[in-house]
Amino acid sequence: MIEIKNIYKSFENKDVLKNISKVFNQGETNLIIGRSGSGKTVLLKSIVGLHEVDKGQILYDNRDFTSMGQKLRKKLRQEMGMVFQGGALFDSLTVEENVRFPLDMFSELTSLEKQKQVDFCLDRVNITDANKLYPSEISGGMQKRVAIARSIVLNPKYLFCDEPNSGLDPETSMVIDELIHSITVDLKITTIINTHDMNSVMEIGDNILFISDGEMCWEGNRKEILYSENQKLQEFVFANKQYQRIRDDKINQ
Ligand SMILES: Nc1ncnc2c1ncn2[C@@H]1O[C@H](COP(=O)(O)OP(=O)(O)OP(=O)(O)O)[C@@H](O)[C@H]1O
Repeated sequence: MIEIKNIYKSFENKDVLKNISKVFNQGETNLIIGRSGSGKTVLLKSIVGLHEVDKGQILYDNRDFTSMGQKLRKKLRQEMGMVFQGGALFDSLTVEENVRFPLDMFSELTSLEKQKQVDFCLDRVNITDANKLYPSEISGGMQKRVAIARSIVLNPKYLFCDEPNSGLDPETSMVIDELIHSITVDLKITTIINTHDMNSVMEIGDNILFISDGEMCWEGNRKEILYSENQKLQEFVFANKQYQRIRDDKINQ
């Protein structure tokens, strides 16, 4: 479980995050949603410590990340997996070398144990027969799956994904969403995903935080989102007419 309490963050004179509080649950896909520029990436980067917050607290299973020294933070970072935009695979490494990379950096496992863990993670994301290929030789969807395999290779307690579906077609996006969701449930991870993809919201939104202009505007789950009376949320959700129709159909049933 990750808890953020009264988070503030500004750059120069621009207040980007204003008093955000939220509990992100273990074993659930927690989504941060909002329009482009609303502060989602800054919030995610603040939670993982890539930005220092100006005020507020970030607690990882009650461990206060905000007041932690660098040594403890470094240790805690090893419990985090990250899938950032673009996948960020190393072009010069093969698929299996990419997945093994965090193990080479941070684990004391033998080479046989590493190979077993790499094979387990690639199998978990349904990648077979591509171990020796380079990222340029596989599709965008496969690259995403390799990035996910790499993000779970150290058995993280926490998983962060920034727009995991960017650049993917709707069908592949759904595969990636389902994959992240099932990994989250099976491995009991606390997963936080940034997205502005309403399809993802409706498929895997267990616990949703909607931010608007850096402020916390609404929280709930995918069942509640279509029926919320919150006006800013409605403008965001029903920008896609398909969801207006789904709601109207359900109301008229
Ligand atoms: N390092 C920075 N320095 C100054 N301003 C920044 C910095 N990073 C982000 N911002 C500003 O913070 C605001 C929120 O940006 P952020 O990237 O978090 O939005 P977002 O909701 O993730 O958008 P998108 O969905 O387009 O990725 C924007 O106005 C952006 O210009």
